[in-house]
Amino acid sequence: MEKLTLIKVGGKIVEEEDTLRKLLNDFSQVEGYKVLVHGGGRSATKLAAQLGIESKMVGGRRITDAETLKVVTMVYGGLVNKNIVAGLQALGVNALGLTGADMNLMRSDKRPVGEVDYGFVGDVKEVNADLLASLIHQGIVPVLAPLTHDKQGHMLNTNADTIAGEAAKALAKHFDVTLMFCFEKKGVLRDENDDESVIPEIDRTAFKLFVEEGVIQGGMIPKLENSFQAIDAGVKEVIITQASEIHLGKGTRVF
Ligand SMILES: Nc1ncnc2c1ncn2[C@@H]1O[C@H](COP(=O)(O)OP(=O)(O)O)[C@@H](O)[C@H]1O
Ligand SMILES: CC(=O)N[C@@H](CCC(=O)OP(=O)(O)O)C(=O)O
Repeated sequence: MEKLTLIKVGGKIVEEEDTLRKLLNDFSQVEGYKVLVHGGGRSATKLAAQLGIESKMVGGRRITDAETLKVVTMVYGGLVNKNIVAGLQALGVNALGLTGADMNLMRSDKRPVGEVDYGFVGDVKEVNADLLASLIHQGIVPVLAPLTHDKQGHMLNTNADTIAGEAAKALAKHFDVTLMFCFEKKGVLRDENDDESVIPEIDRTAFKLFVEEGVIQGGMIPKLENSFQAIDAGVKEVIITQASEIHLGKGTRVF
């Protein structure tokens, strides 16, 4: 099978013009088939605050009420996605920005209300990998926003790490997929404040221990859970690394 690199870039990188430009430059140089998935949580929080809407996160997920859903649709599906697409086009990459509603790419169900009511947050149920693969084979580079739809006319907010994991799993039927989560740190760290403490490899057993010890917490937990699910579903390689090091083969390998 042919190789495909799927890169997920998080909110801190996309929020800042310099780091985003550098990432897009590095991404444009990745050889072969590729897909970019972006977050933008920080930009949504900022715009929401400007509009007087308070942001609430539980377990790394945004509580998305009706007003917040409007904000995230504008920010992820509009501003962030189109800035990235324009940036990639300027670098000669034929990028196409998509939410899960476009081409019915990702259908989700609104998360049932349990202990927490997440509001308009979608759990992915179906990914249209065949259509995505056919675009990729035509030389198009999809840029996926963290939004899905319920196919009944509603957009739903979905964590960008989940979008990356689900897209990687679905594309594993068509390609040998390498999934890279890029963020501002050098990888999964033993000590969050020490960039030299990168854990080079991590499996489920080590993950559980690190969570118990409090070494791994917050947004890193869903990132790793998505990584293990991707490996189980046939994704060849999952790497968690610094955005500025996507070419260097550094960071943490998940297996
Ligand atoms: N052991 C760890 N190593 C690195 N980061 C960690 C660790 N434990 C928790 N984190 C936190 O996880 C965050 C990354 O998750 P998140 O904010 O969801 O990423 P993203 O920028 O991709 O959206 C880091 O900014 C860091 O604060
Ligand atoms: C449901 C949910 O939590 N959605 C996320 C989607 C954006 C995201 O994941 O952005 P980062 O990768 O920058 O964190 C949110 O609204 O924050």
